[in-house]
Amino acid sequence: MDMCKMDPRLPKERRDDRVSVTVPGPTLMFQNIRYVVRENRGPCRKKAPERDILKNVSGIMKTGLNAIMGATGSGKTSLLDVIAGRKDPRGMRSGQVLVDNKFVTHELHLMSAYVVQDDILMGTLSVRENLLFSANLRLPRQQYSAADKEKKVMNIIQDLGLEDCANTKIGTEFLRGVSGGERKRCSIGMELITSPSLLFLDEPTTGLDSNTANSIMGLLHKLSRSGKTIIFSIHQPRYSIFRLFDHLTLLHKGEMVYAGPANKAIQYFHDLGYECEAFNNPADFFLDIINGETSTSVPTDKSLVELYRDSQYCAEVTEELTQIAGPADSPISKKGASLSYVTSFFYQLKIVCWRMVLNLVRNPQTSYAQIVLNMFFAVLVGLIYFQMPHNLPEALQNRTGAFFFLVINMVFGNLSAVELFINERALFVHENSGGYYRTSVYFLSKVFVDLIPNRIIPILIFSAIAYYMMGLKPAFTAFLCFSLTLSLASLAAVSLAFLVSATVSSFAMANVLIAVPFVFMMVFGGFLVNLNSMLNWLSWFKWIRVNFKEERLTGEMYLKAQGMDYSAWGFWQNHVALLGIILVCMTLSYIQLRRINRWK
Ligand SMILES: Nc1ncnc2c1ncn2[C@@H]1O[C@H](COP(=O)(O)OP(=O)(O)OP(=O)(O)O)[C@@H](O)[C@H]1O
Repeated sequence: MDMCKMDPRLPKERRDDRVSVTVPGPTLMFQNIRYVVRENRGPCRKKAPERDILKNVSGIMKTGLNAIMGATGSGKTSLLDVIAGRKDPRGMRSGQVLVDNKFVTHELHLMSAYVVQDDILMGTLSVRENLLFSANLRLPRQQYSAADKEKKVMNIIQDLGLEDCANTKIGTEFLRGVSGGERKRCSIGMELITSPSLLFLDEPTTGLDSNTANSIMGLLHKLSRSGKTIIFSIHQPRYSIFRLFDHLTLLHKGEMVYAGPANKAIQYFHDLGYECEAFNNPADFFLDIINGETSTSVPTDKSLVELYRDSQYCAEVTEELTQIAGPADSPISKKGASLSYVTSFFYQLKIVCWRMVLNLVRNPQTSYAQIVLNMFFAVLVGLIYFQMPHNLPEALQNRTGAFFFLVINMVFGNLSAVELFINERALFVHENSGGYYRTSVYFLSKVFVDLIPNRIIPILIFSAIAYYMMGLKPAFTAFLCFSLTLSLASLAAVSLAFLVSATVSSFAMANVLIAVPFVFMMVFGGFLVNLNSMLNWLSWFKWIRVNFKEERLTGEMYLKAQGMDYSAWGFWQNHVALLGIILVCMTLSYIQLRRINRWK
């Protein structure tokens, strides 16, 4: 069977260039796109020169399946990202993107959807729950009731053939979930919730076996027939996938080598003297030509890029673009299109908090570990300092030791907080830039859902066990002061960890960065160094210490010797300082979350 002689086996609607669809979808045009990047050479080196990764590319993509192909590094994903408005606009040197003759604004985000290459889904939720999460946040409540959203989710599950795994969890590194193909379908479903007429997909078949890839592309083909313009980058598709394409763009080093009907590409290269051997996959044949592994029988001095520029296909695109798009030097926005949300702040907060609670309940290892760790250390400190004596010198020495132990436990017991914003960073960036929820909603829900079960409850358990085992003041108010002080000390450490977590994207960096303030807290806590003997210019560090004081007679003597103020204000000023640390670090964490780069 000769794969390169394709026409007899093409679907009926593809024998001419038009795509038979019930409703026409949007037409996307891009003109003279020049996109550059600067490679970061590190802080000490000179600013790197700009490198062109897209060089004046133009094209028109209409309803149907529009494939972007090319060798690795040819600029497929970059082109897809630029036309989808996902690439950092600061790299745009020239060009414009229009959808249905209009410049791209935030409305494009509402009518379009982007399926990323690595499926970014909440692994502890089922397929149905993930789809419902998308429906709840991305469909306006005025137009869709809860029942409507459920129905929409059900329809998508049916359309995507996900009925059998609708209630199966997506899966995490610890939990086996749905298959790769089902995961990809679910990712596509998350975007189809808003019924976008323009769908972008970054390498939808990468990592899938050939049958699953086939079925995903069959699904996209079916969708395109209902009036959607589907644009995707793809590596080397098998023939049964290639034959579904309506339009093909071939890129080589950021330049166009071919852009036209997919079923005319063989003929185009045949006319240039390239012969596709029998049984060769056309997609492989094109990549061989681009990579110079197939020679032409028609000698020419021109490169493939120049030959394309001289071709009838390029002339047609240029003519259509000059007629429709107007002058090519329209202003380029450096900001990108702004996002708007279809749901209110409080509704988003409810939905996002609910998902985080579900995630926590289904993935409770960290919470259990935190509680068990706190109980273990509470019993340990309780046993070591069991019913502390009230006479000197044991009373003083034991209290100093006990409080040092408590502070260390509060600070270092919260190291796990550095993972808070790191392990879901990709999910947050994807959903936030996809218009699911505001940054403030994510920040608040993450903080509440982490603080209560993982920080506050374990500390209360810890305080109750340790306090009464150590035999400190029996008055309940004294216990409350003890718990409050420990909680604030712990929250100050946690908020520092949140700040680090929102600032860096790797655990290794987070661990290095968090060690520094924690060591400072330990050293300047007043237990390891006498504040009276400290250098004056260093003494302000005591305000970033995690401090602890106990109002007993022996304690007062000790505090006096240490140069600590043991008046009522002396007691509360430490709490105010801790509250200050918490508020400043939390605010900075939020600012850092907002500053995370959303561009690709
Ligand atoms: N933000 C960036 N910073 C630096 N270089 C970049 C950036 N984005 C893209 N590039 C470079 O641009 C070139 C094209 O990248 P792109 O990801 O578009 O290629 P691709 O054809 O999709 O490749 P692949 O098939 O391997 O994904 C590559 O050399 C890549 O390293």
